[in-house]
Amino acid sequence: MAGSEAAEEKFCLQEVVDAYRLCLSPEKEVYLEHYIAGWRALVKFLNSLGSVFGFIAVEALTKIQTLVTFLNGENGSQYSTLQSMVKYELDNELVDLTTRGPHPESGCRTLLRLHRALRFLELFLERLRVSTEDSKTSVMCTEAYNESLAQHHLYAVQKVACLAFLVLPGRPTFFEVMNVGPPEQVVSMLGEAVPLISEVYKITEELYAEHNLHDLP
Ligand SMILES: CCCCCCCCCCCCC/C=C/[C@@H](O)[C@H](COP(=O)(O)O)NC(=O)CCCCCCCCCCCCCCC
Repeated sequence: MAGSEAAEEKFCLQEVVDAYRLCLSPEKEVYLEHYIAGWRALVKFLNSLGSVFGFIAVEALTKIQTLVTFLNGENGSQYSTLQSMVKYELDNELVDLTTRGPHPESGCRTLLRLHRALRFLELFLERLRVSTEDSKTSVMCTEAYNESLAQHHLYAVQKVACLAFLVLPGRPTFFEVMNVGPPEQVVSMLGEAVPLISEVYKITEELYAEHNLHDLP
């Protein structure tokens, strides 16, 4: 039914929390399946913000799709965790390490783009968590972006992103779209979400540092 499909597409912050909670194995490896699920939920959020954010949603979705193709492909079992993906792609020389060549869309470089965006998300959600009623989402978003993703984006992309931030809905709408309940409950759930996201971010950051993958073209 169209109604229930629409309900399925509705964003809920709980979905993000669940995905990142499921992300880590007991050995602190990061499951790609749940990493992707977290991003899928965030894309729903972006879509609910209106068409101005459509280009960002499309970009995130394109990256997600590349990873899904690997995960569902014939070597899918090698992509079950970020750790196994890195090992498999490096061992088999499937990553363009310094310049773009035969493997322009490796799992490692694709995930690196999402990983950088995850840092943005961590910084933004933490600002939102400690914000007050009169805080401006555009300011929180710009600050988080400048501290993270902006450093990896071309000047033109930065300009377009900053223009989009100006038309972000205000804090009350943001809190409503999260579908959690009254503001205190949103704040409390953000308090759950941020440490989970931080931990996944930190483990990925260390994995990429260990293998010298932070500058993949
Ligand atoms: C909170 C509102 C939304 C804020 C969104 C912030 C991110 C803004 C910048 C995105 C620009 C995307 C345009 C393309 C960028 C690409 O150049 C660039 C490099 O790719 P390439 O090396 O393959 O060429 N791509 C990327 O960096 C990937 C970016 C993916 C962006 C995803 C951002 C998602 C943020 C989700 C926020 C959700 C807030 C949730 C609140 C519960």
